[in-house]
Amino acid sequence: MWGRRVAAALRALGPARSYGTGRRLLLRQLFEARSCTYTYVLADEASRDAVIVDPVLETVARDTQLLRELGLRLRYAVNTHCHADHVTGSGALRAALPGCLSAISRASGARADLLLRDGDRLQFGAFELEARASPGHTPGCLTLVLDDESMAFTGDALLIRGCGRTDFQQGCARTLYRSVHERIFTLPGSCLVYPGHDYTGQTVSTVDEERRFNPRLSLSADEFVTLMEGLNLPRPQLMDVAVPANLRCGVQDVTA
Ligand SMILES: N[C@@H](CCC(=O)N[C@@H](CSS)C(=O)NCC(=O)O)C(=O)O
Repeated sequence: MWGRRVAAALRALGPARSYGTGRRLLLRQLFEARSCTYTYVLADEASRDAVIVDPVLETVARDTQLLRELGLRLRYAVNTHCHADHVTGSGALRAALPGCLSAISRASGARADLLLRDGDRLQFGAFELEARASPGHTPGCLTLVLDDESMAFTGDALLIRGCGRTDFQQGCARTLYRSVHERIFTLPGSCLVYPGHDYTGQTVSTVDEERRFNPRLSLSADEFVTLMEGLNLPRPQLMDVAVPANLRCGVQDVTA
């Protein structure tokens, strides 16, 4: 059963396709208040096929209810990286919703149905999300880019007027700087940036705004590295629970 689903999903990770202009994307930005995490639901309005990005275990019931109410069929529960501050809901969603596959980067070292590489694509109806490697916060970070480059889900690589920390989980400030400049700031200026967290009440930005106003990533690479090495942030409270759980998709009995 799972073998057939994974094989079908892998077939969908093919080359980019061009689609007609009549398609319509449904997007919901959802918030988990304890960890200030954003979860995103994207769906093709016509086929009702959906993807969820960075679900949180505590809000799985909310998210499954929303999916049910909107009549969406969840194809993928994808994590942008192995989170250190909350337990992912991807394993619980996969268990609750037959047909849903969990996904994360191969470079994360975590288990999931699909282990994504740079350039892989997740298809949902008439849309695709491209997985772009954007390491630095962690080695396995992905930015998920919609096929027309109108929006990017940056996880913790790029936050609004900020970025993910680089002081644990093999983080590297110089790598993060390169990722953001080469893999995100090269997107069109109008591309909407949807981050994995926000601690200041903001919801969305654009590539152009972040290129110009991001106080960290508008610095030179050397200035950025110095700044990141001096942040001295407290450890996430749930780190010792979250990282081991997220290496197993957030659940004990994951077989993938
Ligand atoms: N206080 C929170 C953790 C806050 C934190 O460290 N956030 C991370 C992303 S989650 S690992 C981060 O990269 N922050 C960047 C920054 O500049 O703050 C908790 O205890 O969970």
